[in-house]
This record gives sequence, C-alpha cells and structure tokens, in this order.
Amino acid sequence: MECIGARNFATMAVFTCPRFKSLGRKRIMPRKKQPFWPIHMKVKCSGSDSCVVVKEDFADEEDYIKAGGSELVFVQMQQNKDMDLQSKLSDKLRQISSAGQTILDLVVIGCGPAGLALAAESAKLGLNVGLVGPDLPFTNNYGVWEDEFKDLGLQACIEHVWSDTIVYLDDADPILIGRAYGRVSRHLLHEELLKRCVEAGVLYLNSKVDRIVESTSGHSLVECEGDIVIPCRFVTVASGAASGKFLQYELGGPRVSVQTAYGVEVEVDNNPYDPSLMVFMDYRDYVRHDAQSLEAKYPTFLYAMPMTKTRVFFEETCLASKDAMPFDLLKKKLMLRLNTLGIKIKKIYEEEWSYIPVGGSLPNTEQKTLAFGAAASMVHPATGYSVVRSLSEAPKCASVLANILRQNHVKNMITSSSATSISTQAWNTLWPQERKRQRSFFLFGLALILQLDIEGIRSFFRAFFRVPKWMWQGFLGSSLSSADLMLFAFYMFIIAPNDMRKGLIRHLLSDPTGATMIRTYLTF
Ligand SMILES: CC(C)=CCC/C(C)=C/C=C/C(C)=C/C=C/C(C)=C/C=C/C=C(C)/C=C/C=C(C)/C=C/C=C(\C)CCC=C(C)C
Repeated sequence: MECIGARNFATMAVFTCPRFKSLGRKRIMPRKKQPFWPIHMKVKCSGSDSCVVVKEDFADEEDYIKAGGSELVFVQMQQNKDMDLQSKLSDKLRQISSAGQTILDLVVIGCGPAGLALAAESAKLGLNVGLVGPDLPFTNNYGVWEDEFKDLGLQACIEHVWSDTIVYLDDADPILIGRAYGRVSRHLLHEELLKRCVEAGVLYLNSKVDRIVESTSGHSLVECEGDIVIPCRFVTVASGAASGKFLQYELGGPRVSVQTAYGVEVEVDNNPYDPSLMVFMDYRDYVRHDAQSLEAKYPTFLYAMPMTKTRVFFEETCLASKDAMPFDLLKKKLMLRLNTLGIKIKKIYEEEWSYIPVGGSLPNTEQKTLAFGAAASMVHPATGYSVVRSLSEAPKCASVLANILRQNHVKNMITSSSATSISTQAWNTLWPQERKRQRSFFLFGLALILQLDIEGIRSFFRAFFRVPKWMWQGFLGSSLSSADLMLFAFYMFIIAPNDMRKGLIRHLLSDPTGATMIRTYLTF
C-alpha cells in the first residue's frame, strides 16, 4: 500500500477496498466537519488489496474559498496494473544539496509527463535543473491524435494506431472523423522522457516536498522530507492538479467540474466493433434508463480501443459533471452496456479509474512559484485532454525561463523584487491574454455541456462534428486562436437546429461564464 502526495490533505484515512470500487459510496468520515466540495481523493494501489484515500474537508463554501477558491485540486488515475517501483533516474541532488553549495536555476516538482518534459527541455538549454518527486511509472492509458504526437517526435511511443476514428451519437449513421488515433505506451513514453532527462543532465531527488519558502536573497528554498533544502532561482510545480498547497489560484473563478471514467482492457467474445477503427465516442443508449434515474443524471459515452478483434479497451466516460460520477455507477453502466451488446468478457487484463478535474481558476500569475501542466490549469476544460499540450509547450516554457535568466543576468544578482517580476514574465508566457481568452471560451463551452441531458449532448455533438474539420480539430487541440473560436461559435450557431440556437444564446446571456468570456475578450 502506498500513499502519494498526502502532504496536501487535512484528513487521511485508510480502508481496504477491492481496488477503489466502493469509493463512490464508502466515505471516510472527517474528524470534525462534514466535507464540502470538493472531495479530494488520492488513491494509489501497488498491487495489494488496500488503497489509501485522502481528502481535504471544508465546512462550507466560504471555508473552501478562503482556502484558495476554486483551484484545481486533484487529478489521479487509479490502476490495477503491475508497478515497477525501480527508479530510473539517479538520485544525485541529495549529495549536492547536502554539500549546500549549488544554487540550481530551476527545480521542477513532479515526475509526470509535464514535469519530466519541462525538466529535460530546460536542462537541454543549459540550465542547472533539479527534479523532485517519486519516480513512479506512468499509470494513464493516454490516447492521442497520431499527427499531434508525430509532430512532437514521439511517434515511437505509440503502441497502436487506428487509421480512422468513429463517433456514434444515435442509431443513425455514425460519423467517420478521418483522423488517425493512437494509444500511447505509457512505458515507452516514460522511458523516452526519462532518457531525455538523463541525457540533458537533470539532477534528481526521490523525495516529497514539504514547503517552498523565499529566502531574503531572492532565491527559493525547496524544503524536502529528511531536512533537505534545495536553493534555486525558479521553482516550477508540475505535480498535477493536487498542487494546491504550493500555489495560489485566482479567487472567484468557476467551480471545478470533474471528468470521470472507468475502463477495462479485456479479452472478449462477440466484439461488434471494427478493429480498424477507434471508437472516440459511442453515445448510443443501450440501456435506456428511466429519465429520473441516477444513471440518466450522468450522460456517459463509451470510448473503445479495439486492439484486436478479441482484445479491447473499453472505457465508460462521463465527459464532465458538477459532482464526480460515482465509479461504481460508471462500472455498472459499462457492464450493462457490454451485456446488452452481447459482448462476453473472458479475461480482464487491467482496470483503470480516471478522475480529472476540469475548469476552475487559473493560477495567480503574481506569485513567484511557477507551475506547469495540470497544476497550471493546462487541462483542456471541455475535453479533459492535457498531455499533448504539456509536452508541446515544454520547449517554449523552458526557452522563456532560459532567456529570462540570461537577460536579467540573474545568476549572480537576483533580489526578491526582481525575482517576482521575473516570475511574472514567465507566467505571462504561459498564460498570455490570448490564452486567457481561449480558456474563457472553453469554460463557457464546459458550462454549456454541464447543462445538457443525453439528447442535448447528441444534438450538440452532431453540430460540433459538422463544422469544418480544421475548426473542430483545432478546438480539441487548443490550437484555435480566440478569433478562430468566435468563427467556430458562429459556425456552430449557423448549422445548429433552432432549439439549440436558442439554447446557445440563452447560455451566452445568462450563464456567468458568458459574461466572463465577453469581458476577457474585451481585455487587451
Ligand atoms: C486516460 C485518460 C487520460 C482519460 C480517460 C478518459 C477518457 C476516455 C476521456 C475521453 C474524452 C473525450 C473523448 C473527450 C471529447 C471531447 C469533445 C469532443 C469535446 C467537445 C466540446 C465542444 C464544445 C465545448 C463546443 C462548444 C461550442 C460553443 C460554446 C459554441 C457557442 C456558440 C455560440 C454562443 C453562438 C454565438 C453566435 C452568435 C452570437 C451569432
């Protein structure tokens, strides 16, 4: 049994569970107060039958806002897979920091894809980079558009490619998307990013960070477990959305919503899906739940990767909901769906539980500590995707840090006020006004999705996939400019049926995210 990142949480309890399956129901009672949103879960199993569930409790919304507002607080995948606990990075930072001499240019906290990519890219540019965190294997089964991953030079990490992708919205004709999709091998991606870190000379410390403090000389001090203190010029937190302890987020932003999914990779009989097509979304309703039922409250779709005719990865996914859809309900829906389709499971290879906070506030860009990846709110609010954006922005972010350090000659003359203004420059690169405009549009889209029932979702996506391909591709890949997004909205409006048009205008005029979007668009 193993607990990661528990430092962040006020209440912690352990219970035995058959790998998380009862999490939706079996709440751990907080010591004093009843929990308020969000319930923070951090769960990790290492092959044993026990899990640690960690959560923070807030008395009420006020308490929650005081604690930092609607920051993204948590993201964690859960798995039932073999864990290779052997660290691949050599633990050299400990010796250097005990000798107390070296001031590093950058310390990156977190060894996920975002942290490893940023550390490697920064070290390649000649910065002295330290990486801190547990070096654990990646747990997520990432799915990516093949062209996007090729552009990152990471094609070799894709273990399976489908030449086309399909969307089923109802029993009418399915939509062929005309874009190849790939499944990333989490092992190969991990190996590749570790190799880049090692080759670039990233120093590593396998530890947990307790706090980050500012020294009077303007340097940051990263205090780790075991009384290890690492002085550095910049700290970047890349430990996922559970990094709230080290970061401040803008107050008064939209509340965090959640994308949840339960997946199984299985050997089956009677698989009706064509192995040459990746099923991006199957919103057909096999189960026909009563409209008042809990199942109907959460519209879900099936995401399916047929590896062969008989080996398939099925994932029942709730794109976004205000409160997390209970995992046992997701699992029940998946099993009912497979059963109705006549699919017989012969063997389960692995299971996956996914909990991804989406939306929420941006980090406060006046703070000295920087962030990257999910910690920097880089998860796409309307899709939950983030890995491609983190990997593609790592070189840019690294080069900005390197330039700032060079231009300001800060290696020897950093002061605390210059340090803060230097961080502001770095933050502005990550979140320039243009990016904030795009995000305000995505948040508006997320709020729209949250209101739709299953029928609404179907007609919404019917319109979405009928806009020109470059538009919906750009929307999903966060590559449309704020002006393009306006064009996209206008296009959707033109092709939408009348009732959806009314809904779009109503949403624009009445939802707070509409007003925020208009304000953000008008800010230069
Ligand atoms: C493993 C991992 C990591 C995970 C797992 C989980 C999963 C499986 C996941 C999956 C996911 C997915 C598939 C997703 C997808 C998504 C999508 C497709 C999304 C989309 C979205 C869209 C949207 C939001 C849109 C929006 C739109 C709008 C907002 C529009 C608007 C318009 C208007 C307002 C109009 C105006 C006009 C005038 C004024 C004239």
